[in-house]
Amino acid sequence: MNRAELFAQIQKKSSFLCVGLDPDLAKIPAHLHSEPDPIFSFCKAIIEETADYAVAYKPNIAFFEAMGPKGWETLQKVQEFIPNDIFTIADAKRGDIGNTSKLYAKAFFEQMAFDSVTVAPYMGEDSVTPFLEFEGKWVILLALTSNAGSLDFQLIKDENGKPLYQSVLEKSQGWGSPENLMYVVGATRGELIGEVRKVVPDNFFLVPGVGAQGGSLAEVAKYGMNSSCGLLVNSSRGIIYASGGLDFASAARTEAAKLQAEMRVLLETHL
Ligand SMILES: O=C(O)c1cc(=O)[nH]c(=O)n1[C@@H]1O[C@H](COP(=O)(O)O)[C@@H](O)[C@H]1O
Repeated sequence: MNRAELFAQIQKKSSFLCVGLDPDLAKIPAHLHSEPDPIFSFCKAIIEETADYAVAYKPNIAFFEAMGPKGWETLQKVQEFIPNDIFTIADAKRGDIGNTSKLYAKAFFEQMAFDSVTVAPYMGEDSVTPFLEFEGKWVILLALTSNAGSLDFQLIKDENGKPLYQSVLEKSQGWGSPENLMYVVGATRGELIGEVRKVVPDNFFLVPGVGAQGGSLAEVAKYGMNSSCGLLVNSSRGIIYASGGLDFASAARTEAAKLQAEMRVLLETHL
């Protein structure tokens, strides 16, 4: 899916919601455990109930990998079940020497037909560009993450007072374009989202951290929205575990609808 198509979906649905699929066997409702593939049944029901409100789905690969070989099959089934007009993100946080990155890219873009993959910038240009060589596919590069540990490195300043995350943004601008490069910017970062936006005015941000991590959707829109929206805001646990009972899917729908209603207002206000 290209940038214009993504923005068209955002406008059509009045939503920039990404539903995070982080399915944990220990947390999914008990009645699903007798299904042949409980994780697939769980994700399928969540997708069916939230697709009206979501413009993206982000399966977090860890939750599938943890299931062993069967987890990979489940991941592929989930990717194939997501409707074609919804953007897909393989949240794998990959990145390695060039020939290895190329094979990671093949795994997610060719073996599975994901639109994008999350990539760590730490190993530099030759670890990222192999992902960008796939026509029509996207890299979502970690820039300013939502977790406490982001303070350990990302905010360290160089001799000119420039934080490391800003160097990542500036340097990576030469590797891709707003047509194939997005950035992860945590919802918990408040005003700093505005600093990121100043450096990269046109790129989309994937913004995790609303819901369970407490980030504010209004702040994210205030500091991060651009004229093409430029935001995919993710919520995982806040949606998929809204209820642990028989009504888990309809409860997920309710939570997704709530976020979408807020997003509609924010789009009307800022665009
Ligand atoms: O790349 C990510 O998606 C990511 C980056 C980041 O800075 N923080 C972050 O929470 N994530 C992911 O986003 C999801 C957040 O989940 P919830 O906190 O349950 O909404 C998880 O899958 C995380 O792995």
